[in-house]
Amino acid sequence: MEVARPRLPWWTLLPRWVKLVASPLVLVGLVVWLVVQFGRLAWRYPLTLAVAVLTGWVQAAFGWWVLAFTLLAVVLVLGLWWRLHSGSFARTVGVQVRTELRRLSVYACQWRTVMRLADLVKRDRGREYRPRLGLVRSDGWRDRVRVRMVSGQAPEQWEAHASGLAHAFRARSCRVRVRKPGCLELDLVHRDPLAQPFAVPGLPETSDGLDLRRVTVGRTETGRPWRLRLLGRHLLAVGATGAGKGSLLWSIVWALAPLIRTGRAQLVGIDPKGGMELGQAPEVFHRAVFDNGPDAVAALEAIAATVKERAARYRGMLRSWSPATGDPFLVLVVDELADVLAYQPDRQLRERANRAVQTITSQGRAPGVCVIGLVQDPRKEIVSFRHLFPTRVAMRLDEPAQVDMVLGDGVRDQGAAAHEISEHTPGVAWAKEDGQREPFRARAFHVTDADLDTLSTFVAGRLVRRAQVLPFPEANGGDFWAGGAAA
Ligand SMILES: Nc1ncnc2c1ncn2[C@@H]1O[C@H](COP(=O)(O)OP(=O)(O)OP(=O)(O)O)[C@@H](O)[C@H]1O
Repeated sequence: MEVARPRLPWWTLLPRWVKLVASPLVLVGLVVWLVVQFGRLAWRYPLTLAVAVLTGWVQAAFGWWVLAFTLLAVVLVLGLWWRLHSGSFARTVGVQVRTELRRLSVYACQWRTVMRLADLVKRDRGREYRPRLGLVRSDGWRDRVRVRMVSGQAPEQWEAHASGLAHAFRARSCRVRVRKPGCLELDLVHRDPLAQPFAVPGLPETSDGLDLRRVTVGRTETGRPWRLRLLGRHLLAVGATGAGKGSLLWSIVWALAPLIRTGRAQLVGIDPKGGMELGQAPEVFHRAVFDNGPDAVAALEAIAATVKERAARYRGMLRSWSPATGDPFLVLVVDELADVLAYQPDRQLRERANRAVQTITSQGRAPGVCVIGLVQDPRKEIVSFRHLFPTRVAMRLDEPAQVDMVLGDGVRDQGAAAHEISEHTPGVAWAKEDGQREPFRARAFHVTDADLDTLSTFVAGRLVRRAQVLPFPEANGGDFWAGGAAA
């Protein structure tokens, strides 16, 4: 016969006179609450609210006909704007309309259910604490959703649920970023803005405006230029075969071309694969070695000696290299670093190469020497001094563990899924610079064989034509390979 006793709110038990005295205060509080709620609504849906208020006002003040003509005029003006300046239209009206629509129809509608089903709410003494949905911004290819976490929650919990959240909101992936203590930003990605290759820009005639701290090598997924810092940095790019490491390398060389032509930058290249990569434009190199033998080691030792010589010369006068020193900016490019540092069968050569590369990477930044190392296998046994490369680029990788090896622990949890880069998008990479909190996704320019000829011609000052289109060979009576070998 036991029944639950109804629990009355505490204030109903107060004496009548207290309620009377408190009622004006409660009324003021209620009005303030309503104003705050309205302000929030206006902040989140400014366009919807402005259209609704204006429509109501025009109809009430001037009647239906005026309203119809006004709406027609507005639609016409917007249509004209869209046709004449689609870019500015998309950046202003398009983004705002999409943002408000998606906030209302996707996030506001499903937030409570998704949070509950994804186990991101907390319950305490019968009360439910739910993460708060903040500002939403829809960029077309992704939605950025701000979230205020429940007290006691950690970003790691959200990272663990990222895949579930992506599926719940019908996105391809979800990345979690910490904005400030207690606040996160979810990147719900709907399509890949890097799916199409980017052609290289035109070669600049002069080096005016070329800053070695901001060398443009491609485009990031937000549409901004992908800029690499070469001055005072070394770069390690890791990727499986066919990941597009070559395009990153040539994009860098392309950007440096005006400096190389005038001798203010010098490239030394080592390509242990017999020149398959660097041999495509040998004219751009001051010195190029196409194996990993004694010549390659001698080239490395020569640069290590230059590093020491420059350091001795600058000591006490300069803190670091600048064009005013008159020395060229030196770039050492090693395609397949592992062949030089780990796979060289001669122990003595291997040790000499390791010593030289360590000297260059540890001491070369201030004297104006930059190392660009390309490698397929990022394990410690292969490149034991990965930490000496402040800029690290992870192109398509085979395993998730390799992402941590290249970009550092925990960066994969922030969304840098280099192991998920598609085979159909070579040149796409996740990059991170030391001291930068967030990794970013970008795609290097696609440097074609014809572009490499243009580059060689530009640097050498004479026509170079290496790329040519060959007719597809005919199978000779079914014995295609035999025919090829005989030829
Ligand atoms: N940024 C890019 N955009 C479009 N296509 C690209 C891009 N980079 C490379 N490719 C294409 O992908 C293929 C492989 O590229 P690349 O040879 O540069 O890869 P890699 O990582 O250097 O491979 P490997 O380690 O075997 O030398 C090439 O056919 C190239 O045309």
